[in-house]
Amino acid sequence: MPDAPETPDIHPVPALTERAPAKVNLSLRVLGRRPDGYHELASVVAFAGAADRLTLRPGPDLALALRGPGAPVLEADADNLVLRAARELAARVTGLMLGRFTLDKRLPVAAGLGGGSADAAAALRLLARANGLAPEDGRLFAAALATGSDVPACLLGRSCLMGGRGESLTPLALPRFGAVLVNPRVPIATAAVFRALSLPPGPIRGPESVPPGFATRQAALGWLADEPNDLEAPARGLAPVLAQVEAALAATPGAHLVRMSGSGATMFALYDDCRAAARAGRMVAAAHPGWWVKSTVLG
Ligand SMILES: C[C@@](CO)(OP(=O)(O)O)[C@H](O)COP(=O)(O)OP(=O)(O)OC[C@H]1O[C@@H](n2ccc(N)nc2=O)[C@H](O)[C@@H]1O
Ligand SMILES: Nc1ncnc2c1ncn2[C@@H]1O[C@H](COP(=O)(O)OP(=O)(O)O)[C@@H](O)[C@H]1O
Repeated sequence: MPDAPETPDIHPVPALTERAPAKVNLSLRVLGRRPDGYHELASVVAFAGAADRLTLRPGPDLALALRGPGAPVLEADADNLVLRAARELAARVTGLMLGRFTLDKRLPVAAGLGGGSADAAAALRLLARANGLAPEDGRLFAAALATGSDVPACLLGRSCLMGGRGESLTPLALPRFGAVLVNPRVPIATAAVFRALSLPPGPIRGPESVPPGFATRQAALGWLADEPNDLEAPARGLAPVLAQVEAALAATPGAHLVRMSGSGATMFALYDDCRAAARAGRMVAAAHPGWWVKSTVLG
């Protein structure tokens, strides 16, 4: 049989791909409400192995296509954080080459894992690669912060202490943990949780304790035990199922710390290694087939 004729390559520019890892707030203190309405935070942030995946085929037009298990709950419209981040960078870089993005959406949406922020940061990294911008180019950071408070940390992409509303980032040594992330498939809007906190504008207090950087898992767990997530109480009011999620994670062997990430409703537990996390993840998934359960690595 003769060979099929070759399809001409109508996209000669190679596609670029970036992972967009889930952000986990291991601790989150709210230090006050600022005059601009945002809350001043002090949060130890880590990144998980669990991730969305974003591809860019560089070109003059800006477009987005969605696929993957999370695609049905999202719109590929102008409000999508991938496109917002691209527009923010285009507003700062004359003649920026854009392109067609494809987002493989795997992380739950409105879940406290910063999935949209991770996608936005991945979009900025891809555009930087396509345009030869250095990762430390200040326009990337500015575009990130203009897109959302969590985007600068996602652009940094490594464990850090996050301050301000998300603009102050100090890299932080953190040992590796196994982790299980559990979302009960109850989306929570970040703004609603901050509203439920009902903090009046006023003076910003200083952090009670500044993390020193952690050489061992024991040192990290010791410090984190005294540094909770201040958004957990208001989130529990909005999503009472969090009590069940906490109980399910706490019942798994080897769970060190059970806590909510960001404004929820994803909760996580930390383990000594990935095997313990995988075993725990299987337990929770079997008991709660309707929940999103992911065992992963963190740090
Ligand atoms: C709470 C955190 C913790 O990492 O994560 P998530 O729960 O969203 O993942 C973040 O601060 C969320 O960052 P992000 O989701 O980018 O928030 P933004 O789009 O900037 O703001 C959404 C809304 O949340 C409130 N907001 C956000 C951040 C902040 N420091 N103070 C606030 O008061 C504001 O009401 C704002 O209108
Ligand atoms: N690419 C995206 N992925 C997820 N959410 C997005 C995206 N683009 C826009 N959004 C919107 O951003 C909001 C926050 O989403 P997300 O980042 O998943 O929340 P969280 O930070 O709480 O995990 C949602 O209301 C969602 O509709």
